Amino acid sequence: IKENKTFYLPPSPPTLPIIGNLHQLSGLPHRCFHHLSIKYGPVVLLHLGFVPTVVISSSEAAEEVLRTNDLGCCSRPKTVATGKLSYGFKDISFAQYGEYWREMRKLAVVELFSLKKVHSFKNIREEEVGFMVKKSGFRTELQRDLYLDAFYQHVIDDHLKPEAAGKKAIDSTADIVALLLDMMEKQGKKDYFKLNISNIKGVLMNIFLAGIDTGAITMIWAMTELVRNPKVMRRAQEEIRTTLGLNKEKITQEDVEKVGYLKLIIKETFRLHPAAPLLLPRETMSHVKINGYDIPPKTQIQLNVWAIGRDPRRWTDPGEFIPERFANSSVDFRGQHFDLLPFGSGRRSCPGMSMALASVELGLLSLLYFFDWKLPEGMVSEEDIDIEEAGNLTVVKKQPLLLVPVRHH
Ligand code: HEM
Repeated sequence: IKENKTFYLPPSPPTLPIIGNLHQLSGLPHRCFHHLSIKYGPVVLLHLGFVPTVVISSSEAAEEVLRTNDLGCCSRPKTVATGKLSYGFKDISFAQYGEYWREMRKLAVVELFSLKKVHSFKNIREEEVGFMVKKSGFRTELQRDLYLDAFYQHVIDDHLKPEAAGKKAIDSTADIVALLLDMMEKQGKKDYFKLNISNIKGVLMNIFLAGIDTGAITMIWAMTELVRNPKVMRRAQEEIRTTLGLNKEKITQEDVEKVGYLKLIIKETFRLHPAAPLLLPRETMSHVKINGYDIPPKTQIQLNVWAIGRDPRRWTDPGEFIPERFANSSVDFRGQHFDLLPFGSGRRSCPGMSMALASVELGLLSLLYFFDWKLPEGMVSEEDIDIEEAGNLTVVKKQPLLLVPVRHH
């Protein structure tokens, strides 16, 4: 009891029974969390339904989570989203099916509450849950997962065909599936970690979910900001074309290293538009202290790197797209500077960072080197290109970016 009295929890907005703080959250989660942090501070305790969640919104508090308490904060909550990311659904049996529904129900409840349509758990029927979670033409998430499972199997089968098997002797044309199959075949009986087909599907799913989308999102935001800021676009294209000449047929990694301004543009894009504005949710494994507050085990942690990237204490004109701000700055995005964390930091940071960076750099550089970009017909001003956001885990440009490429040379 004595200990409880000295337990110092983070500030918390008033809660309602059962739903906790869910009624205060409408709109995009990172923006709601940002508003709450302005009122309640950089470490806020919320109750999302029954889930205690701490929202972090300053670089100092982020450093305490990701560096000082890296181990204590490195678990991931067991949710449908993280389960899928780790290929957790691979062996859903009938016995587990009930559990799966319950998980989905929780997810749907959160969605329903945030839409303010339902005010009691009892009102939700299975069919409605199925309806709420469908977003992609599949009736239920399970249906979609089964489809994806078949898809990955198909990719693997393709690689196992005799005509593809010759590629197994790893040459430069072998792709990641061939590499993984090769690893599986070569492993010894005594190897500690045994790779199996399910693991390979898991890796493919990770790349699919975590990798493809995030890179594309980053490139779209970069192009959006470049078109909205013609001076930046002009400087970038001039530097690129002067440095590389006009005779290239293909952009290579060496070219990327020659054009410094492109790197600044990408940093500035990561600052204003991190693809995952709240990273992926963490869960505390032990009792930790953040900014002097006590955070108990099994608390979800949401790190608002979007808000940190726009913190006026740290950035001048935080809402403006100014790549030059990084010209004489040591601030980098690889997890050592807690003002800029598009890939997180510490032991749970993004393992795909190098691949992500290579694809974003090569993609953007190709777009800027080979083409000029015009507004579509009917659009008169760059300002007509809006920056409205949409999404939950990853945040995309709400309206598709429409531009007309004009071949430069
Ligand atoms: C611009 C592109 C990308 C961005 C912005 C990005 C960002 C992130 C972020 C913020 C996290 C969570 C980190 C944390 O909780 O601290 C993450 C995790 C992860 N990313 Fe990426 N990512 C990108 C590309 C990729 C690529 C290309 C791959 C795979 C090839 C990948 C694989 C993963 C995986 C597997 C995790 C989960 C790690 C874990 O839970 O331990 N990501 N990423």
